[in-house]
Amino acid sequence: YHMQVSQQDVLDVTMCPSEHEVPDFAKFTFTPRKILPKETPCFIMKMMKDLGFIDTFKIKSDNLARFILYVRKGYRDVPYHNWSHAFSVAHFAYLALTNFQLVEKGYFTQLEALAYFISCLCHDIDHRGTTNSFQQQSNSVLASLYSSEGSVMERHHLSQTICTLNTGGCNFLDALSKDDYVKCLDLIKDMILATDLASHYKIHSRQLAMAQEGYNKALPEHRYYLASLLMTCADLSDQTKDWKETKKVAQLIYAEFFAQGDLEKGMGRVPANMMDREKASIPDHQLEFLTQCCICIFRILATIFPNAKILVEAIKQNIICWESSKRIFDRLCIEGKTSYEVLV
Ligand SMILES: Cc1nc2ccc(C(=O)N[C@]34C[C@H]5C[C@H](C[C@H](C5)C3)C4)cc2n2c(-c3ccccc3Cl)nnc12
Ligand SMILES: [Mg+2]
Ligand SMILES: [Zn+2]
Repeated sequence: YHMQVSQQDVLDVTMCPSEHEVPDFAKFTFTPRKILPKETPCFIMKMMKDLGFIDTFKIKSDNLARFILYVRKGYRDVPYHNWSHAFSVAHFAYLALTNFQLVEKGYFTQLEALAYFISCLCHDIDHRGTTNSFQQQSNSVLASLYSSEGSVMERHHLSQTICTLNTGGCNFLDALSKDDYVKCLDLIKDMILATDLASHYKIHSRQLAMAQEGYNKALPEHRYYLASLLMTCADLSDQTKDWKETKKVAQLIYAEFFAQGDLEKGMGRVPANMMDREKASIPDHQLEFLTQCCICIFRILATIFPNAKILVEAIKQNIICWESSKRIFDRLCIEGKTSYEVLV
């Protein structure tokens, strides 16, 4: 990391103005993407203060400020997997910790809560806007480093997180005991690796069984499944917001998918339909994703935390909106009136 973060930038973040209370900031209906990018570092500090991390772990604010600024620099300017995605995922972690009272009710220890919040903030550092399978296909450096273990991008995000912690003046965890520090990095590893959606599919049925049997805090595997579930929920939390937000986010995701598809065509490969701007039907693909994947995950969450039901309802609303947008799209296509981009 030769990229420098100036002392003034650090000072600005440590001296965050006593934030004007943003109404509804701690509600599930709040859309974190409305926070101005330049204010996001201060809001990360605020959330960590609210969550009690600063006091519990004796975190020095200039180290934390420097860490946050380096993490923000670590994200690239790609359509979706950028700093505002990281900020929105960390905001969901804050909502889950406060609204589900994860620590107060014994689901998480304070250390697990800290690891959860930090993992959400860092889970996509240095994302290039391309998928794990694209790393293999393009024989990227990351594939040569990590493809033997799988979850290529996630292993890179984890490595970048640890590198940032080891950057001078960034280790805000240095007041932790040796045991807690090692435990925290272990938790961050499990949590960031859990954001590989392919890994989620492998454990989904066990997470469902866990919720149906009844969550048991004493079981290590239940604690692992819950932490993984909460990571996936945070990563997909844009889908629990209002339609305007969900549609806007879908456009960003498909901007990345289609750019990858263009790259794959340029490499003489045939991209998956969802990556091919000529073949993809965004409403159909999103209906499949929301009904087969997204809503199932949040239904499991809602069996463990009843007040997560409003998140399931929000996804149902978005499914209805995608169905009506599909009907309009189909009718316009029949009339030969539009290419898909126009509609979305
Ligand atoms: C709205 C929305 N739609 C999404 C539609 C599809 C996929 C997606 O990766 N599908 C899969 C489908 C199978 C099995 C694995 C590996 C590949 C083959 C590709 C997953 C992700 C989607 N996604 C994400 C998201 C979450 C985590 C990482 C990356 C992303 Cl982009 N966040 N929001 C959304
Ligand atoms: Mg990711
Ligand atoms: Zn993500």
